[in-house]
Amino acid sequence: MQAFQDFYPENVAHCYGCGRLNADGHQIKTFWDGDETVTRFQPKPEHTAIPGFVYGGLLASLIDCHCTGTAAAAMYRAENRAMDSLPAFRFVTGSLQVSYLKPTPLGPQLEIRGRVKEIKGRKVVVEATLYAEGVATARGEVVALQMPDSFTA
Ligand SMILES: CCCCCCCCCC(=O)SCCNC(=O)CCNC(=O)[C@H](O)C(C)(C)COP(=O)(O)OP(=O)(O)OC[C@H]1O[C@@H](n2cnc3c(N)ncnc32)[C@H](O)[C@@H]1OP(=O)(O)O
Repeated sequence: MQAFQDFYPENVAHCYGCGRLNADGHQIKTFWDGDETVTRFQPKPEHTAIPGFVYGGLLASLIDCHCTGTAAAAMYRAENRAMDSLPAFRFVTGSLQVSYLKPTPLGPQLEIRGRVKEIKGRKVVVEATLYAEGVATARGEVVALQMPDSFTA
């Protein structure tokens, strides 16, 4: 099954969090699961904050790209269109808010689950919860905006 990020056109597939063409990036993969979206990610030892626990910046990055991917997929779904149809929806982060609820253990695979809170014009608000072994350890919200032309290099 293709992930949302597999549909990103080549010229915007280099994001550190989700670009499939960024060999040094996280290359997250997000899918629908009913009305929710899900990303699973295995942190590595270099993602340490305090020994035994995951660095919060990584968690923010996972929530960020999970939510921008969800925003794009939600817009296609709202228009009942396939993700490879045109015109393309491309989203960037307007704001990213993260709350760290509990220390996140380094070792288990993480699961991020997202839900669309609002679609309004060019804006999609997505909330996400990050779980380690079924325990919610971080929660976030992203305001995603359709990418302006100024991002085209
Ligand atoms: C397929 C592509 C995938 C590419 C990779 C995924 C990206 C990964 C995530 C990233 O790291 S993206 C990089 C970090 N983000 C940026 O650098 C964004 C820089 N900021 C901008 O380019 C513009 O400020 C932005 C596109 C976010 C907004 O400009 P707009 O001109 O589109 O916003 P506008 O003023 O028209 O406002 C539209 C709505 O969005 C809201 N809004 C705008 N900027 C906002 C903001 N910064 N935070 C929260 N809300 C914001 C605004 O209030 C308004 O809400 P309402 O319609 O309800 O009134």
